[in-house]
Amino acid sequence: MRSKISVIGAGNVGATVAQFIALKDLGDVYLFDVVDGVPEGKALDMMEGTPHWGTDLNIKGFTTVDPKNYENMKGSDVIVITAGLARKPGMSRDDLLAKNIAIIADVAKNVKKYSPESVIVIVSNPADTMAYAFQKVSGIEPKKIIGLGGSLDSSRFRTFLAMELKASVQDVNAFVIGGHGDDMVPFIRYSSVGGIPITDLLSKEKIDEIVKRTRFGGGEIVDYLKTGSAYYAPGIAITAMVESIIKDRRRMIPCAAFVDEKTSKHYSAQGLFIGLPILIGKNGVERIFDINFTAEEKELWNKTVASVKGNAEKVDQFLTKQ
Ligand SMILES: NC(=O)C1=CN([C@@H]2O[C@H](COP(=O)(O)OP(=O)(O)OC[C@H]3O[C@@H](n4cnc5c(N)ncnc54)[C@H](O)[C@@H]3O)[C@@H](O)[C@H]2O)C=CC1
Ligand SMILES: O=C([O-])CC(=O)C(=O)O
Repeated sequence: MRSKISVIGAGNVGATVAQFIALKDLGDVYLFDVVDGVPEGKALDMMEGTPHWGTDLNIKGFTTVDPKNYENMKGSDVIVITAGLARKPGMSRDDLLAKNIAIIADVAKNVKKYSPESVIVIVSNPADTMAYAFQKVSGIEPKKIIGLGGSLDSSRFRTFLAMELKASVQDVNAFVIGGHGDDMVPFIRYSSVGGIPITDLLSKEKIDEIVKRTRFGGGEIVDYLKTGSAYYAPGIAITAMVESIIKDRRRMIPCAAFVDEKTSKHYSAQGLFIGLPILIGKNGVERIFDINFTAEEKELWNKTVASVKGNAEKVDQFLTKQ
């Protein structure tokens, strides 16, 4: 049987993910958006390209002006949530929190109602915080919820390292953990090119420059585009996560996962969703790897945890007022 992937929000990121899923023939795509006509039109437009793509999948669009249309997400293997506002120059991702939380709460109620068994990928920003809010409102098992961050941030980190070394990006192994914000932690000590540590290949100044560029990689694109934020790299970063879920590949893709009591013994972030080195498979988060931090890494880690925790407290306040 074909897999079913629902994408909520048919804007730049949602439509790009839908295309990439179709190109990779991962399953049928169901697009949802609150704007009448947009999901239907984009889905039909993509569907009409399938003869050239060589795929027999179905791509369907539904407006959620009538929330009953959310019923069409029933039985989804994966639901990707991209609904919400994107930032503009001068804004941080956290500036989106107040507006996007209301949207995520609404989507969460509908997912709970129609497809609570699905694995959920949260993209709307700030993504760690929206994953936290989504879990609180939907009550869905936390390990089935994964927030985008590290998949994209690591992709940017690897790209910048490859560009600097003029090496194939295929041979660059590097990842980013922590919150998907300015305090994210590109993990230098485990970054290598064909197994050679980057600290043997690049000066400290150069590495610091690349780390900084990675941290502000989203903002760099916002400053270029001016009208919104990145969607091609996010689109493929999400598609890699969806593929690992659908095909149960158990790829190590760092992303925001729930920190339970046991995981918190290592990561000191109990109850939060934050970027960790995780294996992604058919059940969502299949495993979390522990990293033994040095004192310097621990300091960076504590800083990103504090930012994510501050945002989670804002979600708690919002939800108590509901
Ligand atoms: N976590 C990450 O790494 C990334 C997160 N993002 C975030 O993803 C979100 C979407 O970004 P874009 O697609 O570029 O924005 P966009 O503005 O192009 O699309 C957002 C879509 O959401 C729809 N929408 C708004 N409220 C809705 C609701 N209640 N129900 C259904 N649909 C609704 C809008 O009509 C619009 O079509 C933003 O919050 C952005 O910050 C974007 C890139 C990467
Ligand atoms: O920068 C943004 O607002 C969108 C995003 O999360 C990214 O591209 O990393």
